[in-house]
Order: sequence, then structure tokens, then C-alpha cells
Amino acid sequence: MKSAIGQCIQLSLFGESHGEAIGVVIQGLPSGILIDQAWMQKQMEKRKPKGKISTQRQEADIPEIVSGVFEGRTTGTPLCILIRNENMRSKDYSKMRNIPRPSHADYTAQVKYQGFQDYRGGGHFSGRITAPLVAAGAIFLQMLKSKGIEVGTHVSQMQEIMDEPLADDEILLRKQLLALEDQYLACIQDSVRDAIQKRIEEAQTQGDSMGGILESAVVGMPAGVGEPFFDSVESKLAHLLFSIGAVKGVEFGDGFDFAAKTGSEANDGFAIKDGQLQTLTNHNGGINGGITNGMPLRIRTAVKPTPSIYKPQSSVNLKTGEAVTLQIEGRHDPAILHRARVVVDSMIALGLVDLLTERFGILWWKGEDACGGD
Ligand SMILES: Cc1cc2nc3c(=O)[nH]c(=O)nc-3n(C[C@H](O)[C@H](O)[C@H](O)COP(=O)(O)O)c2cc1C
Ligand SMILES: C=C(O[C@@H]1CC(C(=O)O)=C[C@@H](OP(=O)(O)O)[C@H]1O)C(=O)O
Repeated sequence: MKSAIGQCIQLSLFGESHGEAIGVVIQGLPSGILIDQAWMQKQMEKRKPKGKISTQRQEADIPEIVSGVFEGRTTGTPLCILIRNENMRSKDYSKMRNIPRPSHADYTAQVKYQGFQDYRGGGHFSGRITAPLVAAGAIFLQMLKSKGIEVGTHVSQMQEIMDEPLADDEILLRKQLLALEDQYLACIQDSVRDAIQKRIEEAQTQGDSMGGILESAVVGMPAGVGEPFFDSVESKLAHLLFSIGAVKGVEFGDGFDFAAKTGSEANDGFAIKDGQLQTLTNHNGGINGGITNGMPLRIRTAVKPTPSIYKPQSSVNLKTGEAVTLQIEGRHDPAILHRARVVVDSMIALGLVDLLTERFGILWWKGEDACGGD
């Protein structure tokens, strides 16, 4: 199993939803990076389940940094973060050992690991495994912030309910990202947030679930970053985003909407603004030829409805081959989007920190604040 990724900055994930702990090991980090554990915890809060729109499984989700940080700064050696599992209810899964939940990873994991996988709570395929990604992401996001680069995501669509899109104008975009920062169900428009909240609550009452689209932007990325062919910015970020459970679509700039456009509608003309080369529009989402062009990155991520729903579903007993009407019990998210948005930010940040390190070298991160011990 290869739960690992990255070129300059390498990250590997471990753990299962109902095991003792889950966690992450990060290698290749520069030394001297200030770790703000209070901010890391704030990021964790955004992924934590809250209210009727989330699973009822409550975990403390306190990241324990067990190596790689000394006197508050990275040492440059492998950094390991551990998060304990404490609120498991494994009996919810005992009935389902041989009956795969439709559209979860139960069947595919059973085939790949020949029945030896930890099936409880989806094991290594649980959305819970994204908790350490958020802890790690807090480090990457802070590294980006130290260079004036901001990443942010909002819930942009659920069925016909649509939020205002993120702006391409840098000043406005920075304001929007700041306003989204501390929201739980993050939307630009209050009325959209209320409508989406209501739609998820309705689905929850009916034992059903909802999906939707997350829109992300990155502002402040320098031009010239990206390693084509195969580590183009799109390839790198798509790889990371598709690794998140329930993500089924990723697009950059106008993405699939390009199908409806002509070249004259889709091209981003150049101009000099404030002494800098910029594009007049941003249909290409800040990336040309797999390399950043200095405009904001624009990314959309489609998240499917949570597979575990409470309506009767068709499944099969894998032992006997008999058809079964499956009634799922237990605690599940009626929607994933609002909790996944900070996971999306974290994955984008990892990809960009890796690419920036490849472009400018590890010493680039040594700003005045990050520099050296006493
Ligand atoms: C933050 C988060 C929370 C999730 N919560 C649940 C859940 O409560 N129940 C569930 O069945 N799936 C949940 N999922 C989705 C499953 O993890 C995902 O569908 C599964 O791993 C199969 O992967 P796939 O959908 O990409 O094929 C969650 C995913 C994320 C990222
Ligand atoms: C625990 C979390 O979410 C879990 C994600 C999940 C899944 O199948 O992905 C299934 C549920 O697990 P359990 O049945 O053990 O409660 C969710 O509660 C979390 O995200 O921290």
C-alpha cells in the first residue's frame, strides 16, 4: 500500500478509523519553520463534526507532534503527528463485515486486501484519515502565508443552490478568503449558507445525503512555478485532491465550461498593470503549460454525496452470494463538503509547498522569522 506522496516534501499517512491512532509523517521540511500549534488546532476545528449537518462521532482531534519539532520550530528531520481515536463504536459495523456498503470502499478493499483489511468504520478508507492531513496542512498553509500566499475554499454549489464565485481581483479575493477563514459551513453569501444548511438538514432527516462543489483559490503565487510534464501544477494538485475520499471531479479555471466557449471567449489577454504583467481575465485559473502565470489559481472540486445513508439499499453477502437489503446503522455525515473544505486547502498547500521548494530550493523558506536558533 502506498499511502505516500511528494517530491521535495514527502508525506505519508497511517492508521485506521477504529485503530488506536491515525497520523502522518512529513519528510523534507526545511528546518526552523515556526509551528503554531494553536492555529493548527483552529484548522482541526474546521474539519471536526458539528451539529446536525455532520456525523455524531465526536473526537478530541488534538494533534500530538511526536518528532521533528524542537523548541517550537521544525528540526528538518521527519516530523510525525499522531491523533488518537477514542470515540469508536465498532459494533455498528459487525453486521456489515461481509456486506459492502454501496459506493464506499468496503468491497474494493475486501478484494484488494483479501479480507485482511480493518473494515471497522471504513478502516484506512475512512474520511477520518483526513484529520492528520489537516494537521500537516496547517504547517504548509503557514509556510505559504509567510510568503504572502493565501489559500481558501468555499462551498460553491449544492444542487441548484449556488454561491457567488471567488473574485479574480487580488484585493477583493484576499478579502473574501479572510471572511471565509473562520466559517464552519463556508459560503460567501449568508443566504446561500442558510439554504445549504437547510438542504443538508432535510437530507439528514430523510436518512439521505448530499454532495456538491467546493471552489478554491490561491492568491499570491509567484509566476514560473510548476514542473511539466508530469508535475504540472494541475497534475500535482489533481493527484492530491483526488486522494481525498468522496472527491470525484477536479477542474482548473473554467474547466469543463470551456466546452461552451470559443477561443476568443476563453483566452486571457495580457496587459501591464502596476508595472507587472497580468492577464485581463483568468479563464485558465492562473496556470499555462502547467506553470503558474502569477494570477490567482482557481480550482473546483466535486464531492459526491456521503455513501453511508439510512435508506434501505441493495447489496450482496460476499460470503454466501445472497442478495441483501442493507440497512446501515451508526453515525455518518449527511454531507462531506463543509468538513472537506479544510482538507482541500491542506492538499493544495502541500502541492504548492512541494512545487515551490522544487523551484526555489529549501533555503527559500528561511525568512527572517524562520531563521536559525539562538
Ligand atoms: C471529511 C470526510 C468525511 C466523510 N464522512 C463519511 C461518513 O460519515 N460516511 C461515509 O460513508 N463516508 C464518508 N466519507 C466518504 C468516504 O470516506 C469515501 O466515500 C470512501 O473513502 C470511498 O472513497 P470514494 O468515495 O472516493 O470512492 C467522508 C469523507 C471525508 C473526506
Ligand atoms: C470519524 C469521522 O468521520 C467518520 C467518517 C466515516 C467514513 O466512512 O468516511 C464514517 C464514520 O465513522 P464511524 O462509523 O466510525 O463514526 C464517520 O463518523 C471523522 O471524520 O473524524
